[in-house]
Amino acid sequence: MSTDEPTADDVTPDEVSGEETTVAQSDEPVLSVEDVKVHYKPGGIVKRALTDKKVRAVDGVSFDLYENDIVVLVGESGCGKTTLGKTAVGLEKPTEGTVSYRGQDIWEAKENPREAETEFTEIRRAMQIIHQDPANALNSSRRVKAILSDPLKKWRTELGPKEREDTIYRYLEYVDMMPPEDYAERYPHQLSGGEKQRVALGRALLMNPDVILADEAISALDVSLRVGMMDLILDLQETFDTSYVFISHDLANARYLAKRAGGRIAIMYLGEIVEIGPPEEILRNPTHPYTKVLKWSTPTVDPNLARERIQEDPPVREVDVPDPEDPPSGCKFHTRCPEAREVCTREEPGLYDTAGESDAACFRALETHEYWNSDELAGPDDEYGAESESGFGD
Ligand SMILES: Nc1ncnc2c1ncn2[C@@H]1O[C@H](COP(=O)(O)OP(=O)(O)OP(=O)(O)O)[C@@H](O)[C@H]1O
Repeated sequence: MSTDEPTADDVTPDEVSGEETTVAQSDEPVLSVEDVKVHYKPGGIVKRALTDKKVRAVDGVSFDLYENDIVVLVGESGCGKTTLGKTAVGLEKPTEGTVSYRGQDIWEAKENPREAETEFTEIRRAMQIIHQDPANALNSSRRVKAILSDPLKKWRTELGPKEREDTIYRYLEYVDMMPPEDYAERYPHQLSGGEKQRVALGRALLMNPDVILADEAISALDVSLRVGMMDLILDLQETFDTSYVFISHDLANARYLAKRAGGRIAIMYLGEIVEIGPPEEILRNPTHPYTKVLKWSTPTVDPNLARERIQEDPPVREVDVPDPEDPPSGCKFHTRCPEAREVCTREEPGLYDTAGESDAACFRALETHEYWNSDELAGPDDEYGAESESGFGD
């Protein structure tokens, strides 16, 4: 593993490159996600027609995003990060709940334009997305100049050809593509993966967005390039006053981003946010047992810690992730949770204030709750736990 790559426990605040940016956040959120659910019918056309089952990709999520804010969504594959991100920026319609941009319900704006205070096209411009694989997002048959001209022709109609060209060069400079005149003439296949991703970032910024959804925007890059790309995103966040919903499966990178931007990490499990808070709180003092599992599984460069971890069992009762079409009752994490008690099998926790600075969906955050008098679960093979031969039970 490259030492360039941040890990969960080796990056102290002082080691984070550049100064921590404590950005003054406004009181009014730019984006409000309120009790959002996105449920899909699973499978192909035939299965969809025949089944009543639903994949609960996002299942009751709320969070606010402020000016210059970053929320990094972290969780295992399939936990709903992309679906939540796309729903938050208006690319996916929620099955239930609302998503508002500066107080305007996005789907009301689309479906009832006469009633809307903010036009849907304006909301679309204000919310941009950078994908994991920029190669798919950039038209391979067009030069960088043409790719970057499109948003300007659509949104900056007052610009003539010369001003447009100057603007493109300026944005290429912003994303460190120098000399811009050279890069502007290239086709995507003449760019490295990192350069393609920077063109994608430049194109998103050309729209002067308020919010950028960055969906695993650095995971396809070489490990040695990831920190540079994160630094560039953070530097430009200050320049352009942009807020980010960042999606990552990597807690260490999430920490790096959220720490520098004064943002938050939101841990997702089976369609829900199970813990949300400042990165140091999430990493140093996690409350939710699932956050502890993610922290445990994040690589470390500390050889002693790495050796200890090899000898330890993971802090779960059961390794398999439940089927999102048939999630467990009560707390969805109870089948894997080493702290689960009987009440967790039947009652669903809300997001509670913890003793620290995070909110966590765990009864253990509450000093007084039935949980503390509830029977402990014996192990993964008992009547409450899922059947398992994993051997990770107690
Ligand atoms: N259009 C769809 N139709 C049916 N099911 C879907 C659809 N999109 C996503 N899902 C399901 O919803 C769940 C959440 O998917 P999502 O892609 O949001 O997760 P993720 O955390 O982003 O995963 P990854 O890290 O692998 O991208 C998964 O079970 C997925 O199979």
